[in-house]
Amino acid sequence: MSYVDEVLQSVIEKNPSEPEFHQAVKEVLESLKPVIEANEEEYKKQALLERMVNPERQFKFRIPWVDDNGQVHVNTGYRVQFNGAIGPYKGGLRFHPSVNLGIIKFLGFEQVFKNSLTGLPIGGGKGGADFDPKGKSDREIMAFCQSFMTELCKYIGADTDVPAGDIGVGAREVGYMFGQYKRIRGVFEGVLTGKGLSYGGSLARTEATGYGLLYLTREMLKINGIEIAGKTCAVSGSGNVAIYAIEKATEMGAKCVTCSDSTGWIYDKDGIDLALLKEVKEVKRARLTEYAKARPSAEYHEGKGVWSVKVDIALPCATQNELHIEDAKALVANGVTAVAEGANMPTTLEATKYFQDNKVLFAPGKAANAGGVATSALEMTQNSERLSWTFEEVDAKLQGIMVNITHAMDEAAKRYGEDGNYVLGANIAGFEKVAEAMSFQGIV
Ligand SMILES: NC(=O)C1=CN([C@@H]2O[C@H](COP(=O)(O)OP(=O)(O)OC[C@H]3O[C@@H](n4cnc5c(N)ncnc54)[C@H](O)[C@@H]3O)[C@@H](O)[C@H]2O)C=CC1
Ligand SMILES: O=C(O)CCC(=O)C(=O)O
Repeated sequence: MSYVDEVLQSVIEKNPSEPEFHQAVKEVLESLKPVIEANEEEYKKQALLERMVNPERQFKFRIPWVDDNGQVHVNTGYRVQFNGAIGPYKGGLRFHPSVNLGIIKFLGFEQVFKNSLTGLPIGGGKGGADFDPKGKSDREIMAFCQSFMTELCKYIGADTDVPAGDIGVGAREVGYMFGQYKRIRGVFEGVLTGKGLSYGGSLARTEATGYGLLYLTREMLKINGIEIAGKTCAVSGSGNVAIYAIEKATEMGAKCVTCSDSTGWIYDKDGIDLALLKEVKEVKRARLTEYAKARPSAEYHEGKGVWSVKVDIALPCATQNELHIEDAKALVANGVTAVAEGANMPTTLEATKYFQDNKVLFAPGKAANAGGVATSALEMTQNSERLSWTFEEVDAKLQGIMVNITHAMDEAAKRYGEDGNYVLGANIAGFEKVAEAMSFQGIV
């Protein structure tokens, strides 16, 4: 059995009931085979892969909180500090009922390679809780965030571990958590990113993941001789990533005709009306049925279906494993040219392979959605300097980072004789820096 297969098997045996973590490790390790085989003896002696697939540490804790009726609830919180070889742990917090240790580990593992790809000094971590923010009052959200941070504050700090948002965690939640950290620890420091602008947040962080996705998509298309202007896009999700992906795609001259939430999806033949979508999702925190009611050109459908629409570009921006083999077949049959992942691991392994076999340009999430964490790292830099940059400065740096990532994954794929295989290219480019840093730092 090869070294990669041995490690993969041990991950499955030692981490039972964590299918998403197995999937993420399998995708990365299998595509790293050419690099591992070229250095097998050395890596094996150093147990490099075993160290990479085992988080440096993980915390699991109780979160008691009181609802508006005086009822006490208990949720479970997590923070996984996966790999700190190239910088302080960095990665978001997810509040969603589906959260468990395996989900946080898959996200933390992906984050290690993503953060490396940004070229900035950030290690990989992730956290969250099985708390459902839907339908909660502002006071309940505050109570939960304060209780969560009361425990989390023991393990994080501006130079050790810097969380941010993810699904269910936006500016409101980051604000409540920052306030509680400051109150308990007594320090005003850049311990979280995605902060409000009045207390150390960075301009363009809100837009960064969606904008970054489009900067990378445009560059990937350009490398392959294709223009983004005039193309039609299907977008899934209607949260932070989806909204700003639609905004930037529209600005680039493409037309986004779909979006979705956890209960249904919209097809809008005239292109998504962004002002209306922001009003429904960012201000009212309402369902997409509200969008359809206010927009005559839009159709609302229950369930899933955005991938059945004929488009040139697919941008999955909701959650993991939301694009399956049947969806990939439908997209290919409809002539899709490119798929770029705004969400983390939205495409199943089988669907990814189908796209690659059918010559669809496929940009994996760890490259395509790295703009969010990259801009978080820029927020950390501004906090260290105690200065704030303009929107234009941050956005220009974000564009530069996404263009560099596109070329790094393209170049690594070519170097290993797999031109156009951006999954392999992104994994190898992300791995090389972390592996080198780990080797230099001895057995830790
Ligand atoms: N916010 C950020 O900066 C970054 C987010 N991501 C990833 O992007 C994806 C979306 O995150 P955000 O937009 O920040 O979250 P969000 O909470 O703002 O929005 C999430 C969206 O996905 C939908 N969704 C969530 N769970 C779902 C489910 N089980 N089935 C169907 N739809 C579901 C929600 O309805 C919502 O439209 C996630 O995979 C996240 O990990 C990746 C990089 C950075
Ligand atoms: O901005 C950050 O630190 C985290 C972003 C994130 O959670 C992600 O890249 O998946």
